Amino acid sequence: MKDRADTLLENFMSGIAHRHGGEAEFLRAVESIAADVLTIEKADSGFTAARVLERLCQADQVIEFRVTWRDDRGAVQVNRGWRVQQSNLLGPYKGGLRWDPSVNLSVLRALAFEQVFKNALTGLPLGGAKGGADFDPSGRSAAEIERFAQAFMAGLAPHIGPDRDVPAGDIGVGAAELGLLNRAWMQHARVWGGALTGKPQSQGGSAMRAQATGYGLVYFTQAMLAEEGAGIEGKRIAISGRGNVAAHAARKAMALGARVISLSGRAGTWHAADGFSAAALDWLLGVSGDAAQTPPKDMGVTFIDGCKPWALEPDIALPCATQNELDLKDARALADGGCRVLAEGANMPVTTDAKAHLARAGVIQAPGKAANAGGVALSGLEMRQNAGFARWPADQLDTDLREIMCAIHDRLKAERTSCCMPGGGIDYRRAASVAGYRVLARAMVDGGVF
Ligand SMILES: NC(=O)C1=CN([C@@H]2O[C@H](COP(=O)(O)OP(=O)(O)OC[C@H]3O[C@@H](n4cnc5c(N)ncnc54)[C@H](O)[C@@H]3O)[C@@H](O)[C@H]2O)C=CC1
Ligand SMILES: O=C(O)CCC(=O)C(=O)O
Repeated sequence: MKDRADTLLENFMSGIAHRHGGEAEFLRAVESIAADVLTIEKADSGFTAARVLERLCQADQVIEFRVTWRDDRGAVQVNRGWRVQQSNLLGPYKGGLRWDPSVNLSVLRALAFEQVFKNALTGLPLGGAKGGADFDPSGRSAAEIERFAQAFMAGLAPHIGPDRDVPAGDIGVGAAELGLLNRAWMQHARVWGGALTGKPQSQGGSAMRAQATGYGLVYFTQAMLAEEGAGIEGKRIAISGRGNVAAHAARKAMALGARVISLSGRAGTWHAADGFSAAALDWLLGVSGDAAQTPPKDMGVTFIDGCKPWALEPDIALPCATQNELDLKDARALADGGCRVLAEGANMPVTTDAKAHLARAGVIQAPGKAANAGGVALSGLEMRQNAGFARWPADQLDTDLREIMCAIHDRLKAERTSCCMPGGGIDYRRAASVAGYRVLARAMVDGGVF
């Protein structure tokens, strides 16, 4: 028999599905948060009357634009660009730009919705957004990337600005692309300044933004381990991906004495049974193309074609590549291999059935909206520096980052009474949704009906 919470969720989701029929990724993202917070909403007559969650599900606005550019052969190329400005309840819209062939409106809506809750957890004045294009930067020349960035910004520039909407990077958009995009924005706006974070320091970018997501992920993982009376030193950590987040998570974990036993890409996994050395990590992060699949013999690294890292029996799993990368089969392998802690560097990397299996197996899991919030938090600190024409040193920013990640952990811990695992530990997934929701709901009620 269905209980009250199930009926509440079913009714709520049928309304959202009516508006967003074909958008499977978005519906999954909403359902996962709605399952955690609808009973909280129902228990508060002010939140119920304000229809908080339903309003948060509806983006403030969605901008869609054509991106037309010329490739190196002189042929005209056409892509689609979007910016989903989900909510500016707590501050200017804030969230990354993704350039990847998998990008579509449903994926961006899902990421923007998550971003609203994540940004609320940082304690900084940040609204939530996400954007991007269905453009594949791999194999494109530097000149093509530059032309694409300028064409993309021609569509986006009228909608962003330091107090309005401040994009940053994500998959396919790194420091180099952010430099091109921010300069292009300055040309459109006819000002010097920053409407994007993660930009080069020559344009007012902040130290530590590149490192922040990966470092923050490891700081959050340390806080989870401390809660269990454990430390990170000597732990075997499997990391997926080998982009910005994965690379900096690996460096920080190694600096703290952990053994990073894997990184991965679309083609397969690099496995270092005794842990990557600094030299092996430098090699892997510096090599490209087919050469990456044949590691030098003295590195202690093997490439496992077509495999993911989750069957390597790690103590800790840090998925840092992309959404839905870790499925039920992977969850079984992790749990059977003795993994105790999983923290999401990527956004929504674990499928619904995999999350449920890990929970049943007693694996403590931190969702991306808490564990990878260090990136957007450092972006918030970049915005503060820009507003005050200031430049803060890296060591100060690193200290601030660590404090913010510990404060997020504390906010989740404060929800422990109602967000508790069967074994007694903190249910970080539910706690993150609930803690973010409370901040957003109070702000919505404060603003009346708008
Ligand atoms: N860059 C940032 O500050 C933040 C990023 N994230 C999330 O972290 C994840 C990674 O982002 P970045 O490192 O910035 O992107 P990136 O573009 O620098 O790296 C992504 C990496 O994942 C690999 N990859 C993609 N699909 C894969 C798959 N199916 N299996 C294995 N590897 C795959 C790519 O080859 C690449 O190495 C994304 O989910 C992103 O939304 C979350 C918070 C902030
Ligand atoms: O720093 C930002 O604004 C982007 C961060 C982001 O896209 C994310 O947290 O997923």
